[in-house]
Amino acid sequence: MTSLGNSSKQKLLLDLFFPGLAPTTSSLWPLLTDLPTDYGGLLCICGLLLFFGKYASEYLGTLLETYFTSKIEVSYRDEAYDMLISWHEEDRWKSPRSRSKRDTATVVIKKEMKKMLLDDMAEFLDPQTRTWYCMRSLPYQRGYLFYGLPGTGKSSFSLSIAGRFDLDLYVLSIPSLSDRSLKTLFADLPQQCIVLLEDVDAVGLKREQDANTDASQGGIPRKSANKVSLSTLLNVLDGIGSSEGRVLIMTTNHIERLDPALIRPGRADMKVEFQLADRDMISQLFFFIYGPKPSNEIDYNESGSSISQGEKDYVIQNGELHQLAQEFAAKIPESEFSPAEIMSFLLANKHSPRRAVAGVGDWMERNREERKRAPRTNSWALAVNDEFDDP
Ligand SMILES: Nc1ncnc2c1ncn2[C@@H]1O[C@H](COP(=O)(O)OP(=O)(O)OP(=O)(O)O)[C@@H](O)[C@H]1O
Repeated sequence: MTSLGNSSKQKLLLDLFFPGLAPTTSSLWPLLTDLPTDYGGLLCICGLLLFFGKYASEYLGTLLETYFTSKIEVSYRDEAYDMLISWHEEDRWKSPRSRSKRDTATVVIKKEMKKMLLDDMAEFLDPQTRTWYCMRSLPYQRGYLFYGLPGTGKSSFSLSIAGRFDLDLYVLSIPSLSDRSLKTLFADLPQQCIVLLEDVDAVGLKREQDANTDASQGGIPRKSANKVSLSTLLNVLDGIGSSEGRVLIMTTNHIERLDPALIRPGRADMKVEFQLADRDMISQLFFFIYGPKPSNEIDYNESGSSISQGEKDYVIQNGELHQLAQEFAAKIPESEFSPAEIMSFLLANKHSPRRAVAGVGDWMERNREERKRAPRTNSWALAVNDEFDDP
């Protein structure tokens, strides 16, 4: 009698807190009647419920996550140090990757040219300029053509500009695009960004009427069926829907192959030649590699003192650097080697400026020999999806 009374009290309690549970679990109650304590049955039921409930909710959660949700990767970036770069895969932009900004000071080009470019871009991005364009109903866009031999810094400078002006960079490699993918990718561009159009000479640039002539004269490679045509490229560049505030940078190693229509003002407002290294650039590169580090980048060993880089530190502290830079620059003929070539030699000797000066003669000879065997022809930096591998 007592046990029956207890059991019904417990059911009442259960119904109070979990309505409907008592009838559902009624088949279990007879099994729990012999328990030593009055509320043992209730505790057992609740324990079982908690135990199985935990697994059931985890299982349901996984099911929901798998079938009813989608994941997006949110790239984290530190606004002060990082920028976002997007590459494309066929006709869609891959999720942007954050990359540390490259200081424009680390790209060695002629000083006047750098200043002119940076001033022009700063002026274009000034909010007052935007209003000015808007009041005159002009498309608020600016285009640049960077041309020159491989390894002269065209891609690196584009990257550093994007970082300097806090703009995201969208990189398109023309050889890997078709008409369709180019249209789709351009349609998906945001407002205010830099679009880097690499290797524009790979566009099927010659107009239809020129094609036959070129074929007979063994000239420029022909447009193939799945490559970007000039008319499509011009259309996307001028398109009504093209994004406001867009900065377009086109790069090429072969300006002579470009159709004048592509590089007329309005599409390429400034055409800038990136050149092989002259004396000033060579000594700037030398200073860049061997100059003192910015103070926040000093390495410390366990004892807390600055890690010595031996000869390099000695040269800097004793004011020998300037003299070595001049010696180094005097040994290399102007306009024979690209900044990339010189940079890679200096990096191979990064702890020993004296060894660099002593070894540069042999290095030039080896380079000339190599060039005879494989003449410098084409871009090495940005093949399809090849990202900027800066030192
Ligand atoms: N002017 C420069 N100053 C500093 N580094 C440079 C310069 N030019 C090239 N480099 C270095 O050489 C490498 C290749 O440079 P980059 O890709 O910018 O050249 P590019 O002119 O775009 O070549 P390509 O025409 O082959 O695409 C990079 O690692 C870059 O750091």
